[in-house]
Amino acid sequence: MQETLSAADRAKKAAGEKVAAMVEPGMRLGLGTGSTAAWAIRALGRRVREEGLRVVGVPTSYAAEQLARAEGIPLVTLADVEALDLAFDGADEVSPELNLIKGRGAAHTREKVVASLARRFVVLVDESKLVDRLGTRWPVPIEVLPMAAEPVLRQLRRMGAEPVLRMGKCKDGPVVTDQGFWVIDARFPGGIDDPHALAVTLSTMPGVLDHGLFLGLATDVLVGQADGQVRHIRRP
Ligand SMILES: O=C[C@H](O)[C@H](O)[C@H](O)COP(=O)(O)O
Repeated sequence: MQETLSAADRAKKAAGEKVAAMVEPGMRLGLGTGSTAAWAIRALGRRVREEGLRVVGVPTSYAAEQLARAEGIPLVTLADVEALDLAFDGADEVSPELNLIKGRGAAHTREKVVASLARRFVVLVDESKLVDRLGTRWPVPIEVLPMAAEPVLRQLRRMGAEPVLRMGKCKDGPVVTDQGFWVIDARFPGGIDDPHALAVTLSTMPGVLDHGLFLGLATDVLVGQADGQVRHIRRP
């Protein structure tokens, strides 16, 4: 049956299929979260089932775990593997330096742990995610201990940010992460001047588990296009 996909989904699918084709036998993989990474997990699952490709994957969220399991991809934990050959994941913004904002699906904390252990971290996006300056389109997600939410919100406001506690779409009250934490989305009007300084400030706020700034982690960015082409940007 012919798939009818939107232009955005065709672009995401192209990037996902491209990274699945880059996977080699025996690789230990990080499996990302979100709608773009899901295309890669599905394409990888096809290779596992149809070609007998032998790989293992570490999922970055409950959702990625469920999808990978359904696709027949063998899963391991970080107790089983010391390092990963390749991790793939989506992103909300990608800067020209290949720095990222991630976490629209509230999975950024586990995603960062997995990406940091990978020899190659391949980011899958469509053109709409490329920005000149981080923070121009999306806020920075900050995963926070519930009892620390108010002090962190106040500190962010003092820094000139516009933070909001992320609320559930299908639930009254705050979004709860896979770790049982909450998420604050901090918008920085005009974008982020110094992402490295901001990352240090956010990481040292008491009660913050982790934030969605991924700096210096991406080695490759695959930019999918609606016509099925994929532009490959490598970290210099
Ligand atoms: O927490 C969610 C992740 O960081 C996603 O990888 C990111 O939000 C991109 O998601 P999508 O591919 O659905 O745009």
